[in-house]
Amino acid sequence: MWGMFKERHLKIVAKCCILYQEAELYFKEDELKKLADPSDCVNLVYNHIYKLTTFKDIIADTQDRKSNITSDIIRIEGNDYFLRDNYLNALEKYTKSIASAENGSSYLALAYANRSACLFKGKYYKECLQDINRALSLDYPEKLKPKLLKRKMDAESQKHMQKQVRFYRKPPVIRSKNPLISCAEDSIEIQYNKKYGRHIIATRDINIGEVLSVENSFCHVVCPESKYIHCHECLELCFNMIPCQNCTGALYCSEDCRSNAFKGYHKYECQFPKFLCIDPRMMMFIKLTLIGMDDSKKTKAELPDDIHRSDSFKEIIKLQTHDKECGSMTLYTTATIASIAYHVLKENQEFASKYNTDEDDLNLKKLLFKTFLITTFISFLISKMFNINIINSKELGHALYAFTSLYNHSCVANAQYFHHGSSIVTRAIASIKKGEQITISYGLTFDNQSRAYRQKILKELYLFECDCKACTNNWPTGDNLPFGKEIPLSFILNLEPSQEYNEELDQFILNKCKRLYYQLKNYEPCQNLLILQYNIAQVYRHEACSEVKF
Ligand SMILES: C[S@@+](CC[C@H](N)C(=O)[O-])C[C@H]1O[C@@H](n2cnc3c(N)ncnc32)[C@H](O)[C@@H]1O
Repeated sequence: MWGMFKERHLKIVAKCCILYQEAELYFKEDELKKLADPSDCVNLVYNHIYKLTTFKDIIADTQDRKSNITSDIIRIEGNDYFLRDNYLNALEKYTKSIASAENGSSYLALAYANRSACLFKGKYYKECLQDINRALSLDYPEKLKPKLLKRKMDAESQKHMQKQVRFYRKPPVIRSKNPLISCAEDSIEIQYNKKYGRHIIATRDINIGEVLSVENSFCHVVCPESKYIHCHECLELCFNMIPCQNCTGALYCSEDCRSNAFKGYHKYECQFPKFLCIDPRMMMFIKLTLIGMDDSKKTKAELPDDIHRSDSFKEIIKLQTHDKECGSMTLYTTATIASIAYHVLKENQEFASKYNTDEDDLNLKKLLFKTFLITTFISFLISKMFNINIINSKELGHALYAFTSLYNHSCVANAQYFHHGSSIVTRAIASIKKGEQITISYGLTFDNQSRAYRQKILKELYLFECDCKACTNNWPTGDNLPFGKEIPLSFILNLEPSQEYNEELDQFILNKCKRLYYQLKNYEPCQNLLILQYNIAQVYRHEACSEVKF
């Protein structure tokens, strides 16, 4: 669920350690731990680090500015790929070149024109024509125009053979709305107890495959590895994005997305130092803080407290239940990063004039601290779990969900989530009895990891001891499991990921797997039951997004 420890994450921690050493904050560790309010933690660390040269260097190391020279170098790299018929890599380079080119320049025109050649090769004629028109509306060199106009004519004549670019499919609609949870079916409810905190319970028997909740993200960001083919604002796949006019880091699928982003939080994000842009979750926690600051100024209609609303900032903040239990390293890193973000936001004139009271200042420090912990531990990684030969294999983004985050973990989860773009659909992946807790996997499953490993990670990251049936009964892992009752394998082989999407075949497989599941469930734990569940999930994955090849 949470793709935590990446190289970029460790880079951030390393920088924080340097500041920690230089400010001799190890003398203050006990003091830091005793502070009750997160704003006091940020205060303490900020007051010790903001004068350090290292801190000043971090702040001064700003994002790359637009530069025609850089744009030209990247475009030439794209040409190399193009000549080797590697059109997807060429396209990503041309898009990067577009993001780097200065507004209105001939370099921008050249990059659009080169990208139109990739789009033509990929049979994306509509996008190709858009890029040609963009190039022609700019300062495109006269001597190159005849070739571009010829491509325009060819694309016009072939656009009836246009390929569709749509990665995500629409999520299903909720059939029987839950009166107390805005995004859920009425088959579930939220309960609370000391052992599990808030958790989700089935209010009736639920069949395998049933939809439990369909939730839009509260906030999301795109990952660096996907940012040249997925919109920064809506995450949809797009092969001919347009750049932010200020920075080189954000690209959009449409004018609407570009202007919505800028009217929203991108105007601040655009000016962040490099340090805050290393990890997409760093951008997300600041975005979340900005949403929280806006929220604090809104006069809100009194809403009934017992209704869970996915779009409520209050619900997101409630997700961080372990502020006080985190280790000193997490505490210190959080306070340091919050201090850096605090400084950057206070330096931003628009922000500083909007939030200028002492109360705002306190609220800002508190929110930065809390939202960093939330995005680090509770954000969902949106990844594309397909064949590596196709573009869908990269990590796409991170998103926060107020309700879906309430599903607790089990190493034998009875529910699974599927990303339809930034929306998330949770379905039963086993049959669930009335009164049973509904659980998802936090990335650890009994068949893949040993009990000892699962317990260790869950304790370290999520601070609980798992008591699922696999942990309690010490179930064996993958190959050591019995096969269970035999199942016919012929139809399962049809679900190889490289298979073209065939809705009819998928539905046939789904129905057969569901029927077999009920015949096998008394043999749990066994390999054949897992195969059936895997294949059912595979159909829902196909239903969530297509496999676009360039
Ligand atoms: C994303 S939250 C889930 C919702 C949480 N129960 C709440 O009250 O907000 C993750 C936290 O839930 C708790 N949790 C998740 N799965 C659990 C389980 N199987 N047993 C006990 N606690 C669990 C842990 O405290 C964990 O850090």
